[in-house]
Amino acid sequence: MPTTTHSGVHEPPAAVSAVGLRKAYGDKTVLDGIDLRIPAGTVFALLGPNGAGKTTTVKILSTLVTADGGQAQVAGHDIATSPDGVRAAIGVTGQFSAVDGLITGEENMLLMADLHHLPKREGRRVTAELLERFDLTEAAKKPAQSYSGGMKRRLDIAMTLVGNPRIIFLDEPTTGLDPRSRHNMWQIVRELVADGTTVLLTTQYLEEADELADRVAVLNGGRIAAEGTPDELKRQIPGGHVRLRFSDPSAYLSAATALREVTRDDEALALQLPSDGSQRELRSILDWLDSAGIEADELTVHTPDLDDVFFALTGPDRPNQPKEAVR
Ligand SMILES: Nc1ncnc2c1ncn2[C@@H]1O[C@H](COP(=O)(O)OP(=O)(O)OP(=O)(O)O)[C@@H](O)[C@H]1O
Repeated sequence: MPTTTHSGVHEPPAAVSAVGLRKAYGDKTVLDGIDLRIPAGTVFALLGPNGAGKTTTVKILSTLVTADGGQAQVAGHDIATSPDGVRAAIGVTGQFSAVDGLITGEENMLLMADLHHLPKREGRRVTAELLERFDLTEAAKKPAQSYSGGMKRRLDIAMTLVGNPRIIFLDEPTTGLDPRSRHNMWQIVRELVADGTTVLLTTQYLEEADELADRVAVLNGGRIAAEGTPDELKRQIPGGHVRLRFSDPSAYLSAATALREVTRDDEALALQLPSDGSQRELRSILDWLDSAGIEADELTVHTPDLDDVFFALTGPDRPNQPKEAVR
């Protein structure tokens, strides 16, 4: 993919790039031509409703499933011709967790160290260090099935890090976690990226994408409906408005009659005007209210958030929407 910016300066190398990825199960198209470019050392969020194809994308990029069409490189290795190179460079955690519940957290870690052919002493050192880092030292000798959801996810990530991967795929890392565990997981992701790791995460949570991701792709019905930084996405869609609230019904009614292009909320005595929230627009609204002698009791500015983006792009009447995504 081209990597030259307007100024002619080269962008950082892509840790993951994909062009035209396609996948169908039977006559059901799951991925319908996915393009991705994830610069090294960044967090990229694949956001989408149930059944959008997020896990399928991660499985293809991690060589667990083969694509029917398209190409992808991960850490410079082609997923089709060099799957071993890809596997050596990545760590995958998430819905298909590697944690064995019957053995202890420590044993899970040591098993991973064996799989990576670490010498025994080195395996024990790395295990102790990672268990400590993920706050699992106390629980190390207990069977993993006794761990809470948050502890299992932390163990899963710790196991992934035994191989020292430069690229990590996190498939819905915080689904089902309580708010504290979710925030812990976010902190873990931030620390990984601060160390130079590239993270591709899938999520159904807009807040998570907004918190963590440098770039977000909204996947819907097997296609990328939009891609950009969270701020770019928010700017792309309408949803910004100014809300005026009145306590005096007659002031409300005269404002509602005088203002065109407003949405009325007669119960709350509130009017909503489309606005990009810019200083210029706000000033003109205020000037107009003054000149019309209208005084609102409350004025609030709403700028679009990722929720607006998500709903605008993944609604049930969007094209290519699979039935599953409408549940
Ligand atoms: N092995 C398979 N055989 C048949 N259909 C499959 C298979 N794997 C996935 N699918 C279908 O592909 C579609 C996309 O699934 P995928 O798991 O990639 O979605 P997702 O975006 O990760 O959703 P979720 O958020 O629910 O995990 C779904 O309709 C799913 O039923």
